Amino acid sequence: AIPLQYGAQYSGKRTDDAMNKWRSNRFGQFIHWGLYAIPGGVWNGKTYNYAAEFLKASANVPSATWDSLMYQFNPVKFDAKQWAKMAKKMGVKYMTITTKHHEGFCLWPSKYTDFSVAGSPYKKDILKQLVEAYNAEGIDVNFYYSVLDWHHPDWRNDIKSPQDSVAFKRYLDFAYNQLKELATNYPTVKAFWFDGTWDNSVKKNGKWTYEVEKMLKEVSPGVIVNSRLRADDYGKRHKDSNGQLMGDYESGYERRLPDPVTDTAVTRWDWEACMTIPENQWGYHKDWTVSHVKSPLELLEMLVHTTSMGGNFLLNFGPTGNGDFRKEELDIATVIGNWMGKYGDAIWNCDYAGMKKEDWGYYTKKKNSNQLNMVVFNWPSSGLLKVRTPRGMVLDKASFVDAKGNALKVEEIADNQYLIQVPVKLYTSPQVIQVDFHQGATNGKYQKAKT
Ligand SMILES: C[C@@H]1N[C@@H](C(=O)NCc2ccccc2)[C@H](O)[C@@H]1O
Repeated sequence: AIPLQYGAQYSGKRTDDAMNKWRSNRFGQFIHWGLYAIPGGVWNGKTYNYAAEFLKASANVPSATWDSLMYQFNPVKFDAKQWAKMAKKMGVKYMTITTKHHEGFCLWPSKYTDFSVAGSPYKKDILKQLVEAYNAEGIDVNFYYSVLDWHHPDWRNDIKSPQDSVAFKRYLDFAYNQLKELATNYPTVKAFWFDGTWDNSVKKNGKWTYEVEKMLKEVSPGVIVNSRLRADDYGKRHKDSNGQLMGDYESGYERRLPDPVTDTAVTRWDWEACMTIPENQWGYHKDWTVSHVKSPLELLEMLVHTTSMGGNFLLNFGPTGNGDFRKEELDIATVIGNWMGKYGDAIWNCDYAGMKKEDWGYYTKKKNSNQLNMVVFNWPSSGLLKVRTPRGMVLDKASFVDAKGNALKVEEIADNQYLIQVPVKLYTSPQVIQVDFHQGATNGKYQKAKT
């Protein structure tokens, strides 16, 4: 192995209470909110199709002009308790909020900059209200922080001169202080979600990324840090020069998911996928007709797919500049919430079942149980659900989660191969079948026939 000072600090999954809770949460609400929500992808009457939180770049807006949006930030409809109630109904167990996105505007009154809510007509601390309201609903809150900062004069994309080094050192001190401020002033925050760390300037400062992780864990013991923060001694990101994952979970899945057949390696570490409802909009965009908008069932399948591979699914919402949510997002929250209300037990505290992917859908397995969940998206016209079990796993009985009394026929047709008989019907949402199993030798009629 290559000797590293700023590489991975440990290997394998964390098994402490804080990480077990993070893992059991499974479903989270991402919220992107900032000055970009005011123009919403439209500048001087022109609609820009690229991600709305990049409008400053897409529309080539001069910094002074963009930053003056601060004087328009006054979300009169913002009601943290209402947001938290909606999230609770949707079935999320955690929420990740952008404390500062690439534009550099801070949703809390940071003492290290004037470019924050404190300088806006709104004045109040948005993070404080959200942390209190969501925690009151039993939902954990995590902080997103963009290291990339278009506003701060000392930000550099790369270090090309001694002057760059001096300036960027000032910037890294600023960011370090803000992060210490966040971890200190909002002690119930469970995790830090770093973004904007792809530039050479950050890759050349692996030591700083190591020191940030160390500081956060000293200030807030048990706090969780994503791999995207980290660069090692040689600028390698996410995984260090020895291939070891840095941080506490892998956060490379942005608007994409690992393949359930070819990417099962991800089940060996903790990971999270974050997902937009439109093709690529994180901040509020006025015009969602510019791309495909995912339906509730498309997003629900992604949640189940992610859980089935031992990952967390972070679904993004982009509130308007006024502090309310668009109808499409409210509808999605309702539909997914209805399903989670009935079948959330197949998601929360569930993990990878260690079984081969089948065409009908996904398996999840409740932690420390002999309960296997089959979440069926593609209902078989044959009325038969194929199940292949690992050696030594014997299926005992199966029933619809919402009809536990009616046992379904489970037939063992070969070694570790079963068919579960189900009615042939058209369903309008994924069905959940619960299967009880035990570890032992297969003893079906196939075995008897063989002996
Ligand atoms: C979680 C998302 N990450 C931010 C982002 O910039 N992602 C993609 C991207 C990365 C590098 C250059 C341009 C765009 C998006 O704005 C969201 O915050």
